[in-house]
Amino acid sequence: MQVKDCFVSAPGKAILHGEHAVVHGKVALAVSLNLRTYLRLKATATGKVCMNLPNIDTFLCWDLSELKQLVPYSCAKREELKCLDPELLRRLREFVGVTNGKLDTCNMATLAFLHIYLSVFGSGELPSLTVSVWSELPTGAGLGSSAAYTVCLAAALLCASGAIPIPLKEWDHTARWCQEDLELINSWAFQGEMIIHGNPSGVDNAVGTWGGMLRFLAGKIIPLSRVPLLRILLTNTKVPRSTKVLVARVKDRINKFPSVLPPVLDSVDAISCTCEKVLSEMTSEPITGEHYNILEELIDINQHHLNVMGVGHPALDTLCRVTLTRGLHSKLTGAGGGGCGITLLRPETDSSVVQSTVQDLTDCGFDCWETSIGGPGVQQHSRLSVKDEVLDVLNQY
Ligand SMILES: Nc1ncnc2c1ncn2[C@@H]1O[C@H](COP(=O)(O)OP(=O)(O)OP(=O)(O)O)[C@@H](O)[C@H]1O
Ligand SMILES: C[C@@](O)(CCO)CC(=O)[O-]
Ligand SMILES: [Mg+2]
Repeated sequence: MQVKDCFVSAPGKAILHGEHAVVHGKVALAVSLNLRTYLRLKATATGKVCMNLPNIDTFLCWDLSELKQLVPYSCAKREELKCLDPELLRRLREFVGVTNGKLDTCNMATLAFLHIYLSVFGSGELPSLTVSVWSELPTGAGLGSSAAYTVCLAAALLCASGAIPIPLKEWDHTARWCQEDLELINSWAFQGEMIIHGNPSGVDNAVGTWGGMLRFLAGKIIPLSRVPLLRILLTNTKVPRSTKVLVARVKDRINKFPSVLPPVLDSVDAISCTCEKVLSEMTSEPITGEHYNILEELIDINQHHLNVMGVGHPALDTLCRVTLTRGLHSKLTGAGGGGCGITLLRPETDSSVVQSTVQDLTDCGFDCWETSIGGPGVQQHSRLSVKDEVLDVLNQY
């Protein structure tokens, strides 16, 4: 079976409010970043499936004959994608050599890839292909790198299998899919996230799929079209952490203190709703300092709540303290435990203040950059529309 080559990309995300609480049915507000993960799928005639993941130093190839043995029964049809295939997952864990149920960076990425590949193609002939992925996002740092990865995998493999059409026309640089196809991409990406996160809420893959700013509640996704332009500073403390471990830690704490933690989650829910209201007011009336004062206080309160949930880290405390000395407010974003934080910049924040803050944070050993938000969701690219530096990496494979 010969598939068509394609390039796809999906954005990372920042959660403004609601991380962790969203796993327990509370509201989250999340926004896409203009930092993306790119995937190139190339048809080959080698009789192999190859996966090149230079961000995590993983380069693997399998013979189609080996892979075929993992799917002796017919699986996956378009409408049967609601949950992971536990039998396939068990075989895959054995195949990949996962011991004690412990998944490292490479195993998680491999399992997510093989699960989607074999589910999508398992009922027919397996195609020989090479998938290469390169991301502008730091891996495992709270900016939704896992979701951007699984959204790209889902889009490219569904396209290659013919389950969704190739949206790019000859004259296009980039193209997106229709709503129904995006929903299918999102549901497959969610399964990949289940492999990587254990118990994901689905907010990260929703942002990777649709882009923009979203309100997310119990699987329901509402795009927020009326939002002000926000200036955000992203800081990577570079402290490694795993979303899976942190999500499990919060669950344990809720189980241990069933009357103490739920009110904290309710308060985070109220913070997300209040933030959403303020953001909406900022688009319908003149923006005042008071709007920003409220946004800043909500950030401070939520950061305390996240510490209470057990997902803080001394490096994140340092981030908050250092930015506050410049009058700027920060919180962790994503799963916490290290990784990244966001700092809200006011429209009047002078570039010299931003520069000094960046310098202070760099002196702490952190990476720091001002970013624009609201990048498009998953899209297909013509070769011409992929940045040279990304092409240079992906063309090596
Ligand atoms: N560019 C990439 N190439 C290959 N695998 C990746 C890539 N980016 C992420 N992954 C996979 O996702 C895992 C990191 O996911 P994790 O959920 O812990 O962090 P995150 O998604 O960056 O943060 P958060 O979930 O808090 O937003 C990596 O260990 C790897 O398995
Ligand atoms: C920590 C968490 O809330 C966000 C990770 O970006 C996990 C999830 O929603 O799946
Ligand atoms: Mg993740």
